[in-house]
Amino acid sequence: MILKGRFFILNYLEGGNSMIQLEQVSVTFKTKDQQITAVEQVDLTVEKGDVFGIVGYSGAGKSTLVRTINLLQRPTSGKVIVADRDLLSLTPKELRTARKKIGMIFQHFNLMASRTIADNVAYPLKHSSLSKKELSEKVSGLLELVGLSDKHNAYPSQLSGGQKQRVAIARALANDPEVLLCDEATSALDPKTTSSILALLKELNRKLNLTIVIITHEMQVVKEICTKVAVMEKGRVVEEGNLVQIFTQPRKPITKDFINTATHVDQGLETILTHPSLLDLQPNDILAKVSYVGATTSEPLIAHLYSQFTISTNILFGNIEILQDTPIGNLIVIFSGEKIKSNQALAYLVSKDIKVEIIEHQQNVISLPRKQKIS
Ligand SMILES: Nc1ncnc2c1ncn2[C@@H]1O[C@H](COP(=O)(O)OP(=O)(O)OP(=O)(O)O)[C@@H](O)[C@H]1O
Repeated sequence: MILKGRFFILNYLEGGNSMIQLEQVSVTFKTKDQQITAVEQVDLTVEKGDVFGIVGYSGAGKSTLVRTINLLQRPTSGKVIVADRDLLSLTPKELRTARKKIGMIFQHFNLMASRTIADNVAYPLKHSSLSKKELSEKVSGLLELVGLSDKHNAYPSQLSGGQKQRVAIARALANDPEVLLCDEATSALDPKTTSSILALLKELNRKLNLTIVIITHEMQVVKEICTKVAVMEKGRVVEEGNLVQIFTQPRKPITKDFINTATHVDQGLETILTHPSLLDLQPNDILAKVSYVGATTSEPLIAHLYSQFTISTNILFGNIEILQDTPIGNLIVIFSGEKIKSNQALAYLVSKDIKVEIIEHQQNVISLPRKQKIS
C-alpha cells in the first residue's frame, strides 16, 4: 500500500503523464466445469501520446485485457485508471461519460448495415447537445479526417474492408476521445490496406495527440506503428519496453519468436537450412546470425574480420530496417577460417556491440538449429 501511494506521488510529481494505468488486473472466467484465468496480475502504464502495442498468440488474454481499459470487461480484481479516473469507483452515469473519452475499433468493424456511413458516424452523438447543423459539420469533419468525404450516403456493404475500418475509426472519434483501443483492427485486412490503416492511426496519433492501444498477434503491425510494446503469454505481461529495445534486446523466448518472424530472419534461416545447395559448410565453418543496431554497418566490420583475423564472411541472408529512426540489421553468415581465429573474430564483434548467435552444426549436417549466444 505504501509503495502504491509513493508511486502515485511520484507520478504526480513527474507531471502525471500516464493516460492508462492498470494495477494488478486479473480476469477470471467461471464456466460450468472450469475456471479460466484469462488475465493475471497485469501492471501496465500507457503514457499520453503513446502508440502502445500488446502482442501475444491466440488465447494469451489480449482481448480480455484491452476490454478492461473501458470496462467492457470488468476485472475480477485490480485497478483501472484512465485519464486520472479510477473507473471501477464510478457510478454508471459517470462511467458512461468516462467511456466517451475511450474510443474502440474492432476486427470486424461492427458497422450498422442498414444505416448510411454518415448515420453510422453520427450514432455515438445521438444524445449530444449538438444542433442538426453542428452534427452534420462534425460528421463531415470526421469523414474528411479518415479520407471518406465522398461516402456520406453510401452503405457499409458498398465499401471495402479498409474503408469500413475508416468509418469505424471516424465513429470511434465522434466524442473526441483521448484514447483509442484497437482490437485486432487490421487482422481482416490485406497487407496494403493494413499499412494504409496504420498510417491513418499514426497520423491521428500525431494530429490529435491521441493515445492508441493496439492489440495484435502480428509483430509486423507493432513494427510499423508502435512506440512501446508489451508481450503477453498465458494472461501475463512477460516483457515490456520501447520498440527498439524490444527488437534489439528481447529477453523471453516468445518475444524472440515474434521478432524473428517480423524481421523475416526465420524464413531466411529456413530457406538456407532446407536448401543444402545454399550451405556448403567446411569443417571449421560457423553458421551464425549477426544482429546490429544503430550506426554500425556490416561492411567495414567484415573487411576488418578478414584483415585482422583472416576470417572470411559469406553473407547468406541480410536485411536492414529502420525502427523509429534507428537502423537494425540482421545477417545470416558463414565465417570461415582457423578455429582459434574465429573465436577471436567473434569476440571482436561482441566487443563492438554486435550480437552473434551461433547456429550449431555437426559434420555438415544441420539438424534443428540450436542457438548459442555469445555476449
Ligand atoms: N467470456 C469468456 N468466457 C470464458 N472464457 C473466456 C471468455 N473470454 C475469453 N475467455 C478465455 O480467456 C482466454 C484469453 O482469451 P482472449 O480472447 O482474451 O485471448 P486473445 O489473446 O485475445 O486471443 P485471440 O486473439 O484468439 O482472441 C482464452 O483461454 C479464452 O478462451
